[in-house]
Amino acid sequence: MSQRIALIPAAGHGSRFGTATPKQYQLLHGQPLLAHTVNVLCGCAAIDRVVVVISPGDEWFDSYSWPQAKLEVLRAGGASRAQSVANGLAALAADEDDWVLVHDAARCCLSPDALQRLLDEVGDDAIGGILAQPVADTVKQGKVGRIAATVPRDNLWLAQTPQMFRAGLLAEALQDAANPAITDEASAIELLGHAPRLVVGEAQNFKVTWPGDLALAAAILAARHA
Ligand SMILES: Nc1ccn([C@@H]2O[C@H](COP(=O)(O)OP(=O)(O)OP(=O)(O)O)[C@@H](O)[C@H]2O)c(=O)n1
Ligand SMILES: C[C@](O)(CO)[C@H](O)COP(=O)(O)O
Repeated sequence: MSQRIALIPAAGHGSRFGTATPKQYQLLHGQPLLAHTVNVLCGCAAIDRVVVVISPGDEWFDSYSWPQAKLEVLRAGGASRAQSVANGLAALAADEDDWVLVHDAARCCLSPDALQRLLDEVGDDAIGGILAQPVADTVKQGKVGRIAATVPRDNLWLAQTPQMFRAGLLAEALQDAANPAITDEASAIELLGHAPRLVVGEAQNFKVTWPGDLALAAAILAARHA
């Protein structure tokens, strides 16, 4: 019976967030942001293992207690997100048919409903799939300060995570993890010529990236647990 393993890349430095303490360790309602992400994935009965990939030099993780029985930690972070995921995948000792759900530590507001929707809609799909948000705004292209063009938004989606693929296919796709074109797992799978499923995500499942994002995440989590 294949397992479902959540792999959480959490080895980034958060340069756009701009704090000495990386954003995944910024406190939200008294817990590090990463703990909220871990809680959602550990709380899903359909997920068998939750593996966090942190930087080899991470000096924050051990400052907190992580009581979740299914949680594992790997000090295997790499120079890029793709390389952190590839390193973590290599250390998982997963079977080829196991499902690997890669989820950004920085997406701490993922809801159980959206996670379950991904699991249900991907099911046993031959390729796998991702949560994504259809573009609802007009899309402009250009450098800061001046519009260069308006980009047609038909069939445009903003990729989210989790992104779920069989361990064997994902390992094959991430052999090229150093390719700068690989910014998510789906792009690596697409380079193999496959078309992952698109599953509608949710605006709340945004990625904490900029300083102002922390207050938004706090508000979402407060409303969810009110
Ligand atoms: N070498 C890296 C870079 C990123 N990540 C993780 O990948 C997720 C999404 O990446 P991003 O939001 O870009 O995080 P950072 O790389 O930390 O941010 P920045 O690009 O602003 O430095 C985050 O949970 C981050 O911790 C990782 O595990 N290893
Ligand atoms: C994986 C991802 O969250 C999908 O949108 C995104 O590609 C991560 O980008 P980042 O620059 O590594 O945050």
